[in-house]
Amino acid sequence: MSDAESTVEIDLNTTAGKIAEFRRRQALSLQPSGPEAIEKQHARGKGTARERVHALLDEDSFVEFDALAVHRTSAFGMDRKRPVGDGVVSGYGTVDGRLVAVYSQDFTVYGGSLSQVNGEKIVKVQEFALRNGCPVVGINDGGGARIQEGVASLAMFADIFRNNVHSSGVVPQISVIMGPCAGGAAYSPALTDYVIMVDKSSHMFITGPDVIKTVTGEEVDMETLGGARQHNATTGTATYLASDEADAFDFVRELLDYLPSNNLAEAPHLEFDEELELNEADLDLDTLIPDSANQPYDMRTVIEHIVDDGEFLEMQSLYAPNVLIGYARVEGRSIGIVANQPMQFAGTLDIAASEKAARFVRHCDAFGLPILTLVDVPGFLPGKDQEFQGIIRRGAKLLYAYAEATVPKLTVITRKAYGGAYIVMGSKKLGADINLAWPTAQIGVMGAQGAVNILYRRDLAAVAAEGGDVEAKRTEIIEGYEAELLNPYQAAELGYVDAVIAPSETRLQIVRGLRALRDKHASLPAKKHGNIPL
Ligand SMILES: CC(=O)SCCNC(=O)CCNC(=O)[C@H](O)C(C)(C)COP(=O)(O)OP(=O)(O)OC[C@H]1O[C@@H](n2cnc3c(N)ncnc32)[C@H](O)[C@@H]1OP(=O)(O)O
Repeated sequence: MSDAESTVEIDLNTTAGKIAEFRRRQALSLQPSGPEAIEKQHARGKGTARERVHALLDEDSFVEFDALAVHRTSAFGMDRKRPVGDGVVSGYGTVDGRLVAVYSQDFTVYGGSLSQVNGEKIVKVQEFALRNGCPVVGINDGGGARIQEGVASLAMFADIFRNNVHSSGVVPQISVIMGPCAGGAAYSPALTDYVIMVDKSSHMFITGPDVIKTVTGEEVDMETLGGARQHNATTGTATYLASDEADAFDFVRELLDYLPSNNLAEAPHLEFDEELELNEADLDLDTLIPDSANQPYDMRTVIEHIVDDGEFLEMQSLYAPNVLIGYARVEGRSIGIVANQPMQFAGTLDIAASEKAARFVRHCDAFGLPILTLVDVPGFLPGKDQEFQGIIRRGAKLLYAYAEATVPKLTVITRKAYGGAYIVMGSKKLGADINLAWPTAQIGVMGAQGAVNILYRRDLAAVAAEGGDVEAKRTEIIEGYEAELLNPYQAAELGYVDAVIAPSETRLQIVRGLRALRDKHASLPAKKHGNIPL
């Protein structure tokens, strides 16, 4: 007998009785595990599945699906415990008045594990989102496949993964991790666009500490193995490290505000009166770049001077900080920004940065958001480690992403743009629409030191052989190289930058450029799909 069928004296032959029975079942669905289980969840600093749905959505907007669903398993005496709702709260509601589909795993019911029935509930939400063109937010707090249901549960995961893939690039998919997310279950969030993890209370891993110890002998605790910090800073799986559950939902709501509901819709357009005159703040940029090319500056300052109210919602801020990615608005319209960060590893591109930026570029392209690229990159990170880990194959992802993207692409070179890294960072011939460079730009095959060592090795050796001043000669050649090649003018002469502009003009140029590109239409050759290096 299920919990919903438990004995209550209700006369089902009357309308009043039928309504009372409905109310009884409804009440059970609101608290399927009882107050103790809820207290236990709260004691861990965690909300219940239902509280979380309400915390995410606009007040009173939640409409629930399948509240009365119960599992169908009888193995292991499971038929004696059939909690109403079967461990997931699902349905739809609104965030800032916009439709959002949601599901939230209930850890108090069989550890939030995925059964055939609750898997079907999640699939229903995914399909609702796909049909109605709205984002899906999945709140994960569960032990993965429900062990008692065996392959029936595994098969549901396959359904969910397939839906994740089919929804990718059609509706935004956001995963919020608020507890365990173990084993194959972790692959659903991994297939979604964004993964928000709550510090200390969320964990993701494919094999847990016990299995690792048994198989390899390694000892590792849950937090080190798959805690929120690890996935934000080391693995790059997570997008945002939330300090608590409220912070996680604030981030999700803010993120949704920048995104369209689906690939055919436009992102929300906020009213913003853009001032088309140079202002004091614009002029600050004229003094931002240090005289020495080796001195860093904060690329965030450039971003803040270009976008509305200086607001930049950064994604993956703890991972590969040598490249910045995130959303902002210009004239009230969402854009994606990719920017080298000279404050971190001099802004070089390594594997992590390339993959981080590539996925972001593809996301913006899928959802029609223009991409602004800010370039100050001395090249790809040299080293055996990077080469052995496949920087050729993995760095190529960023090239692929930029070349494939058909949304408006604007690029501003603020300082260094060397070699392959110049090409990859939204260069003209890779398909950018508007390319601008500051007078401080240095566009070339490589920096002066490297170039001089290669081109003038014999000359320098000859000076040394004659007992001359090698360093003075080197400085002289470097200065010549810098004057001739490390500037924006060769690129401007060849049309590879459309204009050299004063830094202070950047905001105005970006505003005008985005206006001009608003109706851009471009398409790629027809194909089933490309084959991005993975
Ligand atoms: C495709 C895939 O998903 S493969 C992955 C399969 N899943 C796993 O390997 C994870 C198995 N579960 C675990 O490792 C742990 O339960 C954790 C890490 C999720 C949670 O650990 P704890 O916080 O200590 O909670 P605990 O282990 O007590 O679990 C809470 C309850 O959920 C139940 N539960 C947890 N995971 C599952 C599961 N996968 N299937 C069925 N019940 C489960 C537990 O039996 C327990 O039930 P009880 O309260 O009736 O005793």
